[in-house]
Amino acid sequence: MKIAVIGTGYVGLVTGVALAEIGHTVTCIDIDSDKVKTLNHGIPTIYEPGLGEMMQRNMQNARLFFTADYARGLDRARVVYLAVGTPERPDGSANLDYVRQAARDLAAHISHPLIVVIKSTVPVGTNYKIQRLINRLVPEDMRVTIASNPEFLREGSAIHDTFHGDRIVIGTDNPAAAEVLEEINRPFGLPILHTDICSSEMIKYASNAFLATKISFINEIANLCEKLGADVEEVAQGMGLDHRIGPDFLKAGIGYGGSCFPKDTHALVQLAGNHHHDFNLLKSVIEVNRQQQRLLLEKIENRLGGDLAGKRLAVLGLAFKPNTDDMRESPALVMVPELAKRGADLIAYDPIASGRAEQLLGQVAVFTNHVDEALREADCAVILTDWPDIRKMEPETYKRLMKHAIVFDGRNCYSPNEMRRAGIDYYSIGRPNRATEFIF
Ligand SMILES: NC(=O)C1=CN([C@@H]2O[C@H](COP(=O)(O)OP(=O)(O)OC[C@H]3O[C@@H](n4cnc5c(N)ncnc54)[C@H](O)[C@@H]3O)[C@@H](O)[C@H]2O)C=CC1
Ligand SMILES: O=C(O)[C@H]1O[C@H](OP(=O)(O)OP(=O)(O)OC[C@H]2O[C@@H](n3ccc(=O)[nH]c3=O)[C@H](O)[C@@H]2O)[C@H](O)[C@@H](O)[C@@H]1O
Repeated sequence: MKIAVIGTGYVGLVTGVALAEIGHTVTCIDIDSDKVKTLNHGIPTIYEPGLGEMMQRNMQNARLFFTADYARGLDRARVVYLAVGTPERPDGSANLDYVRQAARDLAAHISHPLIVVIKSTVPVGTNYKIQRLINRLVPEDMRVTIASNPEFLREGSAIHDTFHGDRIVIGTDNPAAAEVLEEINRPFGLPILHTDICSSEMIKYASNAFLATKISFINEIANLCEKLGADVEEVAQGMGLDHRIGPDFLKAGIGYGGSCFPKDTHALVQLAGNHHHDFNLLKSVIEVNRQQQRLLLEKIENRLGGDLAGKRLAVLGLAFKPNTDDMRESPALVMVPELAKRGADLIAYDPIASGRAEQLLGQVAVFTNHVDEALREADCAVILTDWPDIRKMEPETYKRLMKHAIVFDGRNCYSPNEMRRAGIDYYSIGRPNRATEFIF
């Protein structure tokens, strides 16, 4: 089927590539002509494992095209996906300007009736509003049908998630559109859930809010574990064995970041508030997440003192999670300036995101792509992202390279016992630093 995808960011690009891979002919449209130029050279504009090869293969097979020209992109397309950003407004609500603009751009170039699929994460009711917006701008015989098809992929495993996800949700009031979308998605071989439009929009927010809740819950348990001498990793394992709870998203740490959990939890609180519902539970989830960064800073201050002047601190990991170059809402964006404010000389390492991080934090830290360079002669290391190469590092490496082997681990990358045995002064999240018998 001939499909157009508007927006070639993390979601639009992966969606376009995946739809081409299962046999559709896809044209991705983006207003950013530099991005389009890069993509047309076969170079992915984001770091995502497995994306580049799949993209190049489908371009070579003439199933995948990129353009900044709407008329070309929409030519003979039966279905158009909207995958533009919905960032956070200062009041926490979702900014729908990009979605509205893309809808207007689309309306200006429609030459035949289409199914418009909103993949962007949008507040409940937005699909109806966008359908009305487009249909007001086009002649009666060009009216579009709208469908909600939220995206559940995770950055860093986007290709895997697209082909091995748990479900595809299709929300539309139009049975013919539901059938077309079912036909498009059938080759993925994943369970397909058909719902009404509002429920589909809500499934996306509720899912992200629930996952964020799991993380804040385990982080609160971790904070309690530290006080009581329990080990949160063992607690999470024990909880996760109960199939009603499940083992995923129970990894305690410095809190969630990224382009979605923070903005989507805020947007849901706002949406609830607009309808006179005080979403207290979710507000607490957000507050606990904010506190996790404070708590790590407090640990560092308790150990090193509030004045870090003259101390060389190595920050390991800058992206909001491993296997992505995405810095949006990364804990590093708070932690690095806070540590700099306390006078530390900061050298920050990330295997992929150093360049992007430097653009954002270049004033307050020096950046490197080599972990050894960051650790050499450091007084202390602070781990913010659990990249595989950081996880795999031997305790001995810290001991060998650092001036003082003091490590604050915001992602619980290592066994506390092994670190201590190697002579490292090691602080992690939710794992006791003292023998329990001293606590009681
Ligand atoms: N990043 C992620 O992992 C996930 C994101 N989502 C949702 O998907 C949506 C898109 O997110 P990202 O891909 O991260 O955004 P992004 O910011 O990476 O990409 C958006 C793209 O849209 C383009 N664009 C903006 N206005 C346009 C217009 N009028 N016409 C054509 N192109 C236009 C931009 O140039 C940019 O390339 C958001 O609603 C987000 O919440 C959902 C699931 C996962
Ligand atoms: O709407 C979205 O954009 C996406 O948001 C998340 O995906 P993503 O943000 O890419 O990454 P996650 O793996 O969910 O991690 C988010 C944050 O939570 C943190 N996290 C995750 C899991 C965990 O157990 N503990 C934890 O602290 C990660 O370090 C990261 O900072 C969801 O997992 C996706 O299903 C969703 O499509």
